[in-house]
Amino acid sequence: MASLLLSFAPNATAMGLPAYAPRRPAADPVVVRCSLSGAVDGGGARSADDYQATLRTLNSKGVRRAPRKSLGQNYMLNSSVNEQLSSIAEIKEGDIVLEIGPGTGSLTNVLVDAGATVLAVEKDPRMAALVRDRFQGVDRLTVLEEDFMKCHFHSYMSHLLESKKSMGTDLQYAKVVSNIPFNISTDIIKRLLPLGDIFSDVVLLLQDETALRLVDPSLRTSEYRPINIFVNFYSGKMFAEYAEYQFKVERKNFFPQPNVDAAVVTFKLKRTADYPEVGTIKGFFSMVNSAFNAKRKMLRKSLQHFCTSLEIEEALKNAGLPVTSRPEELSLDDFVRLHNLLTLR
Ligand SMILES: C[S@@+](CC[C@H](N)C(=O)[O-])C[C@H]1O[C@@H](n2cnc3c(N)ncnc32)[C@H](O)[C@@H]1O
Repeated sequence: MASLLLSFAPNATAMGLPAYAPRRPAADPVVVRCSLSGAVDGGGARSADDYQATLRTLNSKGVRRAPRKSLGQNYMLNSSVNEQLSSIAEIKEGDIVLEIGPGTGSLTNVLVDAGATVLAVEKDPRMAALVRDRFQGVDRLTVLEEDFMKCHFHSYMSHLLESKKSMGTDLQYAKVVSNIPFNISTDIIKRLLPLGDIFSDVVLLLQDETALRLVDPSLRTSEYRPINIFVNFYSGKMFAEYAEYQFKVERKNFFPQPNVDAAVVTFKLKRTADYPEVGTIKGFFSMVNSAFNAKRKMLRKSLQHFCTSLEIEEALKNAGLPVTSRPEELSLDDFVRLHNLLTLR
């Protein structure tokens, strides 16, 4: 596989990717299937970016540049994983979807096919050009060539939602469906989860280890970290987990093959009104981070720059917690109670 390098001509058809073809052309009852090698045949159910076709195309396109490791470029070779991402997010006609890192556009293809309006944010200019070229003439797709971490997508999504509402639809929220670069997945999650004002669901393909760490790690384990408090603060649904591990995706499904497996995780975002009540969110997370910075220390020591040991012990007692508590022993609710007792004195 190492010798299988991808030529990134900034042109989809030059790379052998199919131009976008709708699943069911309105005027033509014959279903058209495009493979990644560019061949088009009748009789298939839909345009598919499948494993063999992808490998054939990548092999046949010669070697120019390798996918960029720094951009986490591991492309999905299995179209059924893309289908599952879309179906877990329940993407349907009229939905608005944010996709981070469309790459070759294989997931984009499934989302557009499902009838969604898609905003795709791609940092690599070659891949952005490729996706634009592939979906030429598809007015339900906009490709922003930007770094997602710096991109002002919020106003764009709000605008899309407003225009859907003005057309009389009852769509309230957009969704995020993405196969994201593993190296910045925590930063992406931190950026997305507080956006319950525009997103209802976030469905991500993540490194398996990250997925397992995010989804409900037990108290008193080394896996329990501030990101878990963060996930629980901003996402969750009544009577279910905050984040749900859906299924594992083995490394062999990607090109180039990473050294790790992946997994699909879903987050249901809370509305602002459903966040736990704290003095300020910034102050709350500042306390949580301080507590975990000295994970082995008892809170009465690690939080001393907020107040005295005696005051912390008093607050712990009033919160119904042992005075000897360490951060990994506290749930989100425990942290909220402790924070409010310390700050709302
Ligand atoms: C794991 S690949 C996934 C590609 C495609 N979605 C797929 O499933 O095959 C990650 C994609 O994210 C892009 N990317 C990496 N960092 C990014 C960033 N900061 N902002 C936007 N896109 C980024 C990469 O160029 C690449 O296309």
